[in-house]
Amino acid sequence: MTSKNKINEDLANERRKCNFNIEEVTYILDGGKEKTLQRKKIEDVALNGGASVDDIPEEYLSARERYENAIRKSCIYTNIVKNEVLEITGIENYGSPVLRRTGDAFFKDISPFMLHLGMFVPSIIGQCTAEQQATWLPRALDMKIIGAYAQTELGHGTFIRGLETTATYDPETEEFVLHSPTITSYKWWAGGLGRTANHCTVVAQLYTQGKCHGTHLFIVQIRDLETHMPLPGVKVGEIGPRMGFNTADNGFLGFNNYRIPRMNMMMKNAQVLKDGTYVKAARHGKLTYGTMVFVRVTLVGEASFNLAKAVTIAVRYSAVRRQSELRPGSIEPQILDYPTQQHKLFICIATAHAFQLTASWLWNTFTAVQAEMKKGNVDTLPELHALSSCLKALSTSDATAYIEQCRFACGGHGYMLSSNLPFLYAFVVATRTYEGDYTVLLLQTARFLVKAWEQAESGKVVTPTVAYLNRHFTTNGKMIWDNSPEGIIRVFQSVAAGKISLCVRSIRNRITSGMDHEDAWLMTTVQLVNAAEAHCRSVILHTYWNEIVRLTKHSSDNVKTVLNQLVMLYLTYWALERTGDLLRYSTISENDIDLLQRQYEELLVKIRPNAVGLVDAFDIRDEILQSTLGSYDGRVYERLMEEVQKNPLNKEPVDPSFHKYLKPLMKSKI
Ligand SMILES: CCCCCCCCCC/C=C\CCCC(=O)SCCNC(=O)CCNC(=O)[C@H](O)C(C)(C)COP(=O)(O)OP(=O)(O)OC[C@H]1O[C@@H](n2cnc3c(N)ncnc32)[C@H](O)[C@@H]1OP(=O)(O)O
Ligand SMILES: Cc1cc2nc3c(=O)[nH]c(=O)nc-3n(C[C@H](O)[C@H](O)[C@H](O)COP(=O)(O)OP(=O)(O)OC[C@H]3O[C@@H](n4cnc5c(N)ncnc54)[C@H](O)[C@@H]3O)c2cc1C
Repeated sequence: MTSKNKINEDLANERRKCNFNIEEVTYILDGGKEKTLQRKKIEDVALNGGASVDDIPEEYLSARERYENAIRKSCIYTNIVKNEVLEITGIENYGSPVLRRTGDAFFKDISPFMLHLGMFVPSIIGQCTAEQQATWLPRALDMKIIGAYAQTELGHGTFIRGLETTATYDPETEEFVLHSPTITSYKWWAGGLGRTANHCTVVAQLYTQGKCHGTHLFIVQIRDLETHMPLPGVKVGEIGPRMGFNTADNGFLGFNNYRIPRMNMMMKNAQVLKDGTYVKAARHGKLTYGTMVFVRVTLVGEASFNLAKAVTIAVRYSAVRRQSELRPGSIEPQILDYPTQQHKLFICIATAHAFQLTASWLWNTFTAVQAEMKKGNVDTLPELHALSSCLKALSTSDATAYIEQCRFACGGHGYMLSSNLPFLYAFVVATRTYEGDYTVLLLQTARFLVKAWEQAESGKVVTPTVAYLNRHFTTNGKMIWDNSPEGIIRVFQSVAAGKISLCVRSIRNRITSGMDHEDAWLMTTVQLVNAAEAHCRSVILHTYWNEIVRLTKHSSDNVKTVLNQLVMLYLTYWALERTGDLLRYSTISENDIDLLQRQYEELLVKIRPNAVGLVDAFDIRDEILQSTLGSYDGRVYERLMEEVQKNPLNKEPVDPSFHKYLKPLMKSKI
């Protein structure tokens, strides 16, 4: 073995200690052996050309060079996908998470094509009629047209009904006239819009026959396909440097009485006829928000995957890194041996599992609701909206916090861009805001919870994810504390029920004392966010536990044991995090809390020998991890030194600025 492919001895030892079958766990996380094999096949085809490697790491490039480099790599990757990967996987895999994640090997930051596949294509699939899809979808999938999703404006993001861009129907020419009447009506933020896209989905207020019918979606060509020049009446550009997403050319867009054909309105859920008659969406008023629901569902998996990357980096690094002395003169321990380090990291492994299994479950719920809606039944949509809203909010918020924790766990080296942890953080922290801000989405879930509470109060049976509310009305007093997984979950459900109940009481009391409903709701929103968070926690705990029980039924004993330890760690961790709530809503005692703490610390000890095996089971290739600290071979120090050689500042022994500025300064007199 050369030193280049030699595995770090500490990491090799960790792998020898691992007592479970790593592949078995990978299969569970991927959703089955076939899925793992297909993922590996895709990665082999897409990555074995080594096209991802930049001669100069992208962080050293100027804004222009970075963008051009991102486009170059996006085209390379798209060609590989079109010509090689889809040959073996089929076109239905075009937008699959596996391909999205494999693409991470090409970009430390973001592909400017991300929103084309992530939202433009889904908006065509979800919002267009079959006839419209036949016109647009093949061209979009073949990258003959490249799109963005332009909804947010300078003045409004959260409040979609407040958007100001107008689309006024002109029956004379059978066209819509798009217009940006104010500075705040300019579209702002859309990924890929600034420099890359030649088309976009535009969300605008629809006017026809003198009446406004609210926001609708339109497909709009914004640039010439030959010259890429913005079309007359279109003003478009890039919004400027951001915390992350700097290769995603997030853009602005304004229209000056810009005309598009009538059939460019996405007409699956509402139509404007040739004479200007508006035909209302028959089934549900919010179906035009469907693309957002789809992306919120996919973001739970994204949160899991990015957290899995971060914790893979941090655990491998913590096995390689030695620091301090436990006793005078003793060998420096691996930092992974410190219980405090285990406390930082093992919860991240467990959370990545919890979110991955919850994401799959949510995806199945989403497809079931879609199937019902195809049959004309929209009854399950409110529950899906409530679920996808809170799960998106919590998974992105927790993943953000834990990725930062992984960075802290890597000390100073975690602050290096080459560790990839700062990029991961900058990417994931944005997911807490985009596709619906954290607070705003939890308040959406709260609306659903208050209604469900009122239904349960009146004796009606409520939908499955809030079924615990029915129990709330049949049991008296605090929930009996019980340290089994099912017992902890029941207590968390009682916490949620108790908090929702307090919200309802607050709202009612405020109304009784003279407030109108809106003000009473507004004054209760701090509690409502808290109640929605508690509900969502109970959903995640419940789903994670149920899925582990179901998926490990036929697993080997050691896999069963280690996955059980992780899920128990997760349940215990959250019980300890929420002791205040548990004391308020259950019979838990001081003694029970002491026991929980001991149980938690024992779990850290049990999981410790399998920690590296557990992150290996995420099976994330080095090309995708892109980290000096987290590679499979653990050559941390060598890689950090190799990276230094790529630093353009080190190309010449003396920087020109020395002669230009430093030397004159040194020579000048005070
Ligand atoms: C290739 C693979 C791809 C994988 C890619 C993954 C990664 C993708 C990376 C993408 C990168 C960047 C993407 C960023 C994109 C964006 O950010 S696009 C912009 C997104 N914007 C938002 O999310 C805005 C958030 N705001 C809203 O959703 C709404 O305005 C809000 C719900 C807050 C309020 O809407 P209103 O119209 O004002 O509604 P209300 O009056 O509050 O509610 C009325 C009732 O309607 C119900 N409702 C609301 N929304 C929905 C919905 N979507 N579905 C079903 N029902 C909905 C609401 O609960 C109310 O019901 P009630 O009256 O209580 O019964
Ligand atoms: C990296 C990135 C990429 C993006 N990509 C796209 C894209 O491709 N296409 C697109 O259309 N948009 C995109 N966006 C925009 C994004 O969807 C919005 O920024 C997001 O929905 C939040 O809206 P806002 O910016 O208007 O925040 P605001 O609504 O102004 O929120 C500001 C604060 O006010 C609070 N707040 C707002 N309303 C309420 C309320 N009713 N109750 C309580 N609190 C409230 C929020 O909680 C938040 O703390 C992107 C954003 C980012 C950061």
